[in-house]
Amino acid sequence: MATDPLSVHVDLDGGRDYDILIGRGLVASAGPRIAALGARAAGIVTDTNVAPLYAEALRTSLEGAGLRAGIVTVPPGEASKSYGRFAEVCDGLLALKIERNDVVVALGGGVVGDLAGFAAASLRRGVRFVQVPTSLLAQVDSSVGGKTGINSPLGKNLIGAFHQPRLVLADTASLDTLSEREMRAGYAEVAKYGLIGDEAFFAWCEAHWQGIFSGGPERDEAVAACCRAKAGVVTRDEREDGERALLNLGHTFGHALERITGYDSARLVHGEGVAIGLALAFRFSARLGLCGGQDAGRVANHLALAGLPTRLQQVPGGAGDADSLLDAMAQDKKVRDGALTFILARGIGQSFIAPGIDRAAVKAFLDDELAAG
Ligand SMILES: NC(=O)c1ccc[n+]([C@@H]2O[C@H](COP(=O)([O-])OP(=O)(O)OC[C@H]3O[C@@H](n4cnc5c(N)ncnc54)[C@H](O)[C@@H]3O)[C@@H](O)[C@H]2O)c1
Ligand SMILES: O=C(O)C(=O)C[C@@H](O)[C@H](O)[C@H](O)COP(=O)(O)O
Ligand SMILES: [Zn+2]
Repeated sequence: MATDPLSVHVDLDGGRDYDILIGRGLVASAGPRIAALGARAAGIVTDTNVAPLYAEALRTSLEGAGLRAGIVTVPPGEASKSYGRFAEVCDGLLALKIERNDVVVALGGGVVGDLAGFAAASLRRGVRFVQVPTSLLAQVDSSVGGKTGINSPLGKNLIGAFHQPRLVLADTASLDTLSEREMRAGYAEVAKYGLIGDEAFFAWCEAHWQGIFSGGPERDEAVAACCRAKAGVVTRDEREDGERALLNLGHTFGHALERITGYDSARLVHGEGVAIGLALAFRFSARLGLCGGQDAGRVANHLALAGLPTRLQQVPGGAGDADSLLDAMAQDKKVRDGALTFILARGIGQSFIAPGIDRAAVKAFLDDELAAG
């Protein structure tokens, strides 16, 4: 049943501020909201899992609001964030004659959002885009904040642009068709928001995570809480000159694992890499004497209870050795003057940016983690 959506505002300069609407039924009612942006045509970018579920409803709604609408489809999974698929999406949108004043609509998870957003940033040197996220991960994180891009064989998200959406429509009913595995993966980013700066939210997650999974009122509340947290960070530090790097908690390790597993979603998806990365970031913090071992244990226990991996040994096909993980981390966008930057923690909800981390200390930690049973 559709109810009035929750609304979160992202405050940005230059008339680039936008709303995130969160609620059930937003795909079917997207047309008038997108038409209000003033476009005449919409290029919907989606994947072959999401297309049969939601693309026609979205197209019908757009056409009902007077927009010409076409669909460009890519295969599902992380491998679609590639140079080849990027070219296909750009050419598909050009074939639809999407003009400068039109709009690209990303309908799907974070893969589609990052890929379509980068295509929108590049097409005719920039057209507007709207995010219609349909995975938990995309609703709580990737649809907000304007990071768009693709992967290189050399590293995760290394090619991209900052390009903010004009509107985000998070239809939480669409999560009813999401697989358990992808729900869990998205939940890693939900927990991340508590771990970064809000212990009370992490404790709320510990008490309410099952309601998020089952589609209770906790789901919309969690999406809104994460979007509010991210909107605040993005408003204060849009281009990651400082504070925004905190949103990378768990990602230095996680992105390295995604590269090592060849962006193969059958082996590891982003949220699973983040879950292992969160657990590693807290165990590394404990090893450095920054936080207590009980905090690291509490983080790993909760993620494991929600069905997420927390150890390198849980990567199907293996996580490689410490040197290959360090090589992958060397491409991290937070590297400065060749030195690694990690997001570490003094406790739950007390994360901080730690530049200049010694490679030997990371190697010793990874060697021990890989050797642990
Ligand atoms: N730009 C950012 O700020 C940001 C933030 C976090 C993550 N990301 C990126 O997001 C990507 C991960 O996103 P994801 O976890 O959504 O992965 P995804 O886009 O691959 O979606 C997960 C899977 O669920 C399917 N799916 C999506 N919605 C569905 C629905 N409603 N019903 C049934 N199936 C559905 C998809 O087809 C896919 O197979 C990664 O590439 C990551 O780097 C970007
Ligand atoms: O929005 C951000 O900033 C984030 O770091 C959110 C992350 O969850 C996300 O995975 C992001 O794509 C990582 O960014 P990157 O700059 O490390 O590629
Ligand atoms: Zn992420």
